[in-house]
Amino acid sequence: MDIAVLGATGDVGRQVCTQLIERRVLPPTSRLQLVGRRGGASGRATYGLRADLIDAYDEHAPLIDVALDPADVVADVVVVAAGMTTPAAPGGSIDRSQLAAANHGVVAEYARALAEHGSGHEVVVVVSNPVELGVAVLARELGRHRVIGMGAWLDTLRFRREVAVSLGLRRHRIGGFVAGQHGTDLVPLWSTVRVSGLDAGERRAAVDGLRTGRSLGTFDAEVAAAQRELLDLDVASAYARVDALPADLRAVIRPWLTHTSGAKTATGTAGATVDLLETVLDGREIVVAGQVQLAGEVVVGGRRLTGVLGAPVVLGPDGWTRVLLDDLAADEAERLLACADRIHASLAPWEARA
Ligand SMILES: NC(=O)c1ccc[n+]([C@@H]2O[C@H](COP(=O)([O-])OP(=O)(O)OC[C@H]3O[C@@H](n4cnc5c(N)ncnc54)[C@H](O)[C@@H]3O)[C@@H](O)[C@H]2O)c1
Repeated sequence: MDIAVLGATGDVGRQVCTQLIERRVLPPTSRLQLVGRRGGASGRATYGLRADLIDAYDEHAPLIDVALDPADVVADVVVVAAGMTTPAAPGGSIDRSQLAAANHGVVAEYARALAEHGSGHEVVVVVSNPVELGVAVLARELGRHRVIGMGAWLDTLRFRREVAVSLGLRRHRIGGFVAGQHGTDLVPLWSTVRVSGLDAGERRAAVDGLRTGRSLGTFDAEVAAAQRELLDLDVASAYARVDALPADLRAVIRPWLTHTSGAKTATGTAGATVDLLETVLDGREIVVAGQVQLAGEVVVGGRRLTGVLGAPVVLGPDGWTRVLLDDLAADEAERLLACADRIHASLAPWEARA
């Protein structure tokens, strides 16, 4: 299996390439295609990145080549990590509609090229933000089951880690998923949390202890209040303050602080992306979470969901198959429906465009 990384020289793209090789997800007989933009700074740097990766990993590196034209992208799995991101500085933010305006053209160009020149079987993992827009654009061109956004898996890993920290455990002992929109509009599905070694009663007690009576009805207000408070603190005090927040809020606020600290979240983002790539390449079907284009196959709160939404899905070598959103708690269903509406509204201006 071969992998192409669009935006390979960016912070996330470079980490994806490095981790793919470090974690030996790609054997030496596979091909890693580094995709940059002809004429842009990434055009020259893509050749340099190829040389640097071979320098570092010659013993077990896959075959590495460079493509600078969307028509030349050839791979079984394509990672979309090209495009602009929000400024990585305190208070530095552009809203998602500005990010959409900047990145729609980039994603649409590759979507058209893959539809025209691709094999018809590529699986595409979308990293570029807004993830939901990337999924919508690519799913329309390639078919919805071949396209998955990795934001919900990253949010899921963050949520599991924060739950694990609160329980004094390591992340691998925690199950459970995050749904919704990537970023501050996520939906932590507390009802899906599992803790290895605990039976149902013990788990309920543990989860109730972590939630301390809070419901998701106040989540947005809590996120906004935490962000306001942290902006007034120096970064060390801000991280200390984050540690005192409830686990689900920490899953949102800690990465936000990390991005605005200037460090960005490239390593964690790439780690979650490579998890999904490993799953696709593995050949087995595994439940992950991802942003996918729904077509009415799931009913939440009596409503058939359509449009892009982050959800637990079964992912395999040909893309995602089933969505698993059964038996949500009332506050989860309510927040998920509101979130679906917000995504729908944010994507509406782009629906008519190619
Ligand atoms: N989904 C997530 O969880 C998540 C997390 C972090 C970042 N992101 C998103 O991933 C994207 C990349 O983030 P980053 O921090 O690596 O940004 P970055 O600015 O470091 O890198 C972006 C790269 O894309 C390249 N690029 C731009 N247009 C291109 C084109 N047409 N063809 C090929 N390459 C092109 C740039 O040259 C640059 O190398 C952003 O949209 C960001 O918001 C998503």
